[in-house]
Amino acid sequence: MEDAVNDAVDDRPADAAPILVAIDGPAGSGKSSVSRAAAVRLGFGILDTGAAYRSLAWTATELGVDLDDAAAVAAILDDWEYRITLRGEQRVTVRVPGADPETDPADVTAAIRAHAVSGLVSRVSKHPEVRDRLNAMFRGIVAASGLPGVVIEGRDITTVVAPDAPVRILMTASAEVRARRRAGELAGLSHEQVLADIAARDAKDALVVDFFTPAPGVTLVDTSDLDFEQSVQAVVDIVRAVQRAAEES
Ligand SMILES: Nc1ncnc2c1ncn2[C@@H]1O[C@H](COP(=O)(O)OP(=O)(O)O)[C@@H](O)[C@H]1O
Ligand SMILES: Nc1ccn([C@@H]2O[C@H](COP(=O)(O)OP(=O)(O)O)[C@@H](O)[C@H]2O)c(=O)n1
Repeated sequence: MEDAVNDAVDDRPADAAPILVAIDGPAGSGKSSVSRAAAVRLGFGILDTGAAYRSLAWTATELGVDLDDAAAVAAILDDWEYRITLRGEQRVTVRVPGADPETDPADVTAAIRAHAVSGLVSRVSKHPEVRDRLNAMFRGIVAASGLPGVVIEGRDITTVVAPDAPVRILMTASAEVRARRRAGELAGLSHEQVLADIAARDAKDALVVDFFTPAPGVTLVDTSDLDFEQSVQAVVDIVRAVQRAAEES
């Protein structure tokens, strides 16, 4: 079956636009890790859009820019070079305006996962101009990828970035389960702290984008009672079903 999907992918014209799989969801639902594993299984790339918002928050902090100042944060993007790998191990680099060439571009792969950055990122992602410009960047990255397919994951991918994607999924899990998963990653923080932090971040993010309710045509995947492998399989099964339906029509 896996081979059948990969054969279908291989039969596509070399210059065809990538098949898009759009995945949204709140923190800890499994978006990044499940999307990555599903992408590998499908022979697709993976674009983690949250990494760009995290990198922008990191850059603004480095430059001493007020994160709540929409114009100042958007101005960073005038001269910001952002790179992210879509296959293999994730690596994220940014070229910061006016930075020391010795340390530029900066590898921010680890730094953007710091708890401190998670606490700041909603302040840059709330600005509509910043979102518009990053969304244009995401579409450009996918179009230039040269890959047969790309899984794009974030908060507004199914609704704003790729509303016409053939596969659109909202991945959820209960707040309790999401906090437990995150606490497993963040040593030194209690379950209660992690629960409070992700609830606060989701609440701030949800003021800008609704990622709790599936938009029309979006498939809900609740991973609360699924283990990691079952979650990956759920995504792969949805993609395969859509690919089969497209082949038959
Ligand atoms: N279905 C699942 N069952 C168990 N653990 C999971 C599941 N999905 C994700 N995880 C784990 O939960 C943590 C958070 O997942 P992640 O993909 O970072 O979520 P998100 O990108 O939605 O914030 C990771 O450690 C991941 O391995
Ligand atoms: N498409 C997206 C992706 C992320 N984000 C923002 O970026 C932050 C970090 O996203 P993430 O996907 O890395 O977060 P996790 O869900 O992995 O914790 C979110 O809290 C949002 O503020 C967004 O606004 N829109």
